[in-house]
Amino acid sequence: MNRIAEVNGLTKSYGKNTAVAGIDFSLEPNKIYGLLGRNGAGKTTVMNMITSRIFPSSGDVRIFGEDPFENRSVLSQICFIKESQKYPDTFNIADLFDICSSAFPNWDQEYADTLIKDFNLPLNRKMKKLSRGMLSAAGIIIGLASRAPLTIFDEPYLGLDAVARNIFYDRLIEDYSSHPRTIILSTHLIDEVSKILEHVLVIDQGKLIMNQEADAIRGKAFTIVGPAAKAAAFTHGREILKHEAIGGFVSVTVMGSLSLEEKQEAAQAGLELAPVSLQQLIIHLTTASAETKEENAR
Ligand SMILES: Nc1ncnc2c1ncn2[C@@H]1O[C@H](COP(=O)(O)OP(=O)(O)OP(=O)(O)O)[C@@H](O)[C@H]1O
Repeated sequence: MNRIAEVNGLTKSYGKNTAVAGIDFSLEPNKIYGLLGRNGAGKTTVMNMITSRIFPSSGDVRIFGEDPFENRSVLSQICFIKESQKYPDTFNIADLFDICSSAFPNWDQEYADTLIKDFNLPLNRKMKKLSRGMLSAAGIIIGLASRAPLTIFDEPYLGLDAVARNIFYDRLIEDYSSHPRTIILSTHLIDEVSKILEHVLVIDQGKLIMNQEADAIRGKAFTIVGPAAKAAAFTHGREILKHEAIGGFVSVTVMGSLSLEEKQEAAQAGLELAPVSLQQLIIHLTTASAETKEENAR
């Protein structure tokens, strides 16, 4: 299969701080990826390196099989929408989309016009007079209407309300179905996007700690609530992500899945089982590794 991106040993250091530490992954055609992780984990640094905005300290990046650096044919196939994208003050939205139509080979102006109506954007207003949410909407429209084979959204919705965010998710899914391409979504709103994602990459403290199909992650962990002794017996030997005691009861989040027999066994022991969402799982995994790092530093 042709890879959209191939990243090997990707590393970026700023002085003594290693922002990205030897990451390997590949991106397949026509898939929606979530690039997730806590603040400062290294997500933007990775996106900046694969789009050739910054140089890696070491490691290798291939996009569409080529080195992306100063490679016009590769870069014209990438659309990178950043949270704090700056636009020339003198531009209005119509000017901006004019530029996009010549910058992106697959640009669809008719589709952009529909999206402009969906997001209620004033075409003639200068960029500097747009609200924070309107600027985000403009970025989202560019990302969608560019139909770039590699489209990256880095926290694209600063200032966007819940209604507008839902419009974004709906349009993204609709347009992706009719025009498949590779999309990376980097966001902290994991619960909101979890249904959209097909593959999840989690970065923690510069390292890739998860690289899996979203379906395989669903059901990867569960929480068990019940009497402490029964819960301890049931979870014995399992990898515990979180343990909370409430009187004689405990809530324990554990990695792994359960067979039907194990579920019945839990019910008979008076234990309640609850699934763990992608967001909860990532919080548990990244918090656990931060705590281990702190303990090791002591
Ligand atoms: N130009 C820079 N100079 C020095 N350090 C930097 C620079 N850019 C990023 N870093 C550091 O690299 C690390 C990773 O930052 P990065 O912006 O990639 O994180 P992130 O996962 O995108 O975070 P957030 O979710 O908060 O946007 C952080 O410790 C950050 O301080």
